[in-house]
Amino acid sequence: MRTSSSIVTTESLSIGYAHQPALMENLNLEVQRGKLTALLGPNGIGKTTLLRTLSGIHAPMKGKVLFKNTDLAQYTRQQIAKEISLVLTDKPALWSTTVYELVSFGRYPYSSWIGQLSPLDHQKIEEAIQLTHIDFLRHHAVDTLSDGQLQKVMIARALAQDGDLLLLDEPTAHLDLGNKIEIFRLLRTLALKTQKAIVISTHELELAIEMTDCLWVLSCGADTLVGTPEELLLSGALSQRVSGKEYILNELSGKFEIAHPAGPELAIEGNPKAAQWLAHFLRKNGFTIVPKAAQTLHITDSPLQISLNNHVFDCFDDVIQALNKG
Ligand SMILES: Nc1ncnc2c1ncn2[C@@H]1O[C@H](COP(=O)(O)OP(=O)(O)OP(=O)(O)O)[C@@H](O)[C@H]1O
Repeated sequence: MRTSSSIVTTESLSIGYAHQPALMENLNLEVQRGKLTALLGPNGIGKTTLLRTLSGIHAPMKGKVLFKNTDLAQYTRQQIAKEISLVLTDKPALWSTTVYELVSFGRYPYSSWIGQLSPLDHQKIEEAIQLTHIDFLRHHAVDTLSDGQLQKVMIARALAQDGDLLLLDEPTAHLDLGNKIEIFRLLRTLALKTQKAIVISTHELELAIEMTDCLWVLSCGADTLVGTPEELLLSGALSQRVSGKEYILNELSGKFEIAHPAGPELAIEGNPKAAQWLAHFLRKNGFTIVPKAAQTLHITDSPLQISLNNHVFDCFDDVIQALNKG
């Protein structure tokens, strides 16, 4: 279905490489303005290939990518460079340049043949620097940046290009959690503020659930799952698709839980927070927690006291030792 805010649609798109079977077939996807879309799927499924195909630098095997209702194959390289920014995972080779210079490379599709920047180019570079909050870095050499700072600079360069579609391949790879959240938040705010469409590939499902507007979940041998994270969780489709033998996606919390093998059953009563973490600890140590069992532990949290069979313990390790002794 094509909506009024569509900027890209794919029609029966197959992606892949010559002389090899298609990686994904019959993709009918839509990218909307003002939204952050996350593209997920296991290693090697074809996320980067899909981003490259949507950017026009890699041709579809079959089907079409329509950009603003026109087949992308009909755009010239110059037109594509003004409309679509693709940020891949490679680090820039231009280490001796400053942040301002690197962001200014986003204006190449617009600059004169001698590479001279116009006042409008400088204005767009300035806007991109302000939007990504990297003003304080403008004179820094690129090789002095942290990975998180470099990612923001790469986003600024893509913004300076001023196209309507930004495609980013794993923009949070190698970042710590704080920086990951910052990049997700920045991209979502940028999509809303600028009404550009932003698509990122990522392995961070929990963050994508928290911070994106739309998910595309690619899987081998199954249709691509598409929708808002909340609706996909509500329907159960997301958990069914991404849960495995070793872990399940909790449909209520949107968080992964490790699936522990079943063990001797125990019940726990008492302070809910303390009971939850005692249950967590016991599951990790081979026990299964059920509402009613032959043995019940009672827990209070201040002071921490766990009663079991008329014995009282003040730490979790002692409980395990007692349980293991039988
Ligand atoms: N230029 C190429 N020529 C032929 N095959 C390629 C080429 N680039 C990638 N592939 C293959 O296509 C498949 C999909 O690669 P792609 O990088 O798109 O997957 P991905 O989902 O992005 O993986 P990851 O999550 O590991 O980054 C892989 O098997 C890869 O080896």
